[in-house]
Amino acid sequence: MSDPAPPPVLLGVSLKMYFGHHETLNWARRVAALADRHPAVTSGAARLFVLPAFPTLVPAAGILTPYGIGLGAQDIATEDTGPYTGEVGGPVLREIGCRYAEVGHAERRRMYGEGDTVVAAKTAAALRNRLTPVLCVGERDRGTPGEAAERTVAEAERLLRGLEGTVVLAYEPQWAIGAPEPASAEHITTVCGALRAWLDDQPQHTGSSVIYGGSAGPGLLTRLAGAADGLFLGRFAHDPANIEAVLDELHVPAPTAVA
Ligand SMILES: O=C[C@H](O)COP(=O)(O)O
Repeated sequence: MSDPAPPPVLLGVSLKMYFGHHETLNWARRVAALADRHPAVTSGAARLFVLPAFPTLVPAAGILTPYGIGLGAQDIATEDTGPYTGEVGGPVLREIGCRYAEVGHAERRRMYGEGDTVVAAKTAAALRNRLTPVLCVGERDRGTPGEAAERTVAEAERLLRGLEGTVVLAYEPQWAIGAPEPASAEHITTVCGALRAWLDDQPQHTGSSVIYGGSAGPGLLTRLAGAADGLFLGRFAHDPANIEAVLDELHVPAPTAVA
């Protein structure tokens, strides 16, 4: 019997607040066309998800989801409905086609004062609304891979305590976000390996993945050699040619020869 196909490599993109409205939709059309023709996507070797800004979610859903690209929000309210001016709740996100909600990004922690209590509540809100949380974890300052692994596993444990459901753990060392280069392959391998080992002992989070973000771009998947379940791309996905280059790195099964 042949081995079962490995799970797809997960490639997420957060557009943060970089693009205008039409710019986002034009970019989304190019990414949809890429997904439609690239063998890594059409063969199921890779799965894409995109997190655009809130106002573009509805039109982006129409462009991306027909091509199997998952849609998600960059944030989610802790509450589902009610007097929470400016917030967007999980039920609405789910209703408009989101399947993911990002929580705990370092920028929200640093600039908007979100701490562990809020991040854990947002993670719970996502799970409650059948959205997969893209839960960002990672150390603030550069240190040894071993220290980073210990700290990051403890963070994931703390944020997910008492929760149940499939999550995407996005390992983003804060010092590598917006940097010229990602963390080293050794660093990423150590931390993602520790997160993976921890998750493997958590049956309540079965089906979860560990992806790496922080100046990720072409070449990194190859250097990681399977140490992460995928990448969380930022700036380097602004040019769809870079997404294509990342997809090109994935092994695509050769088509069966016709006798
Ligand atoms: O959400 C994505 C990450 O923060 C990485 O962004 P970056 O690749 O621009 O550093």
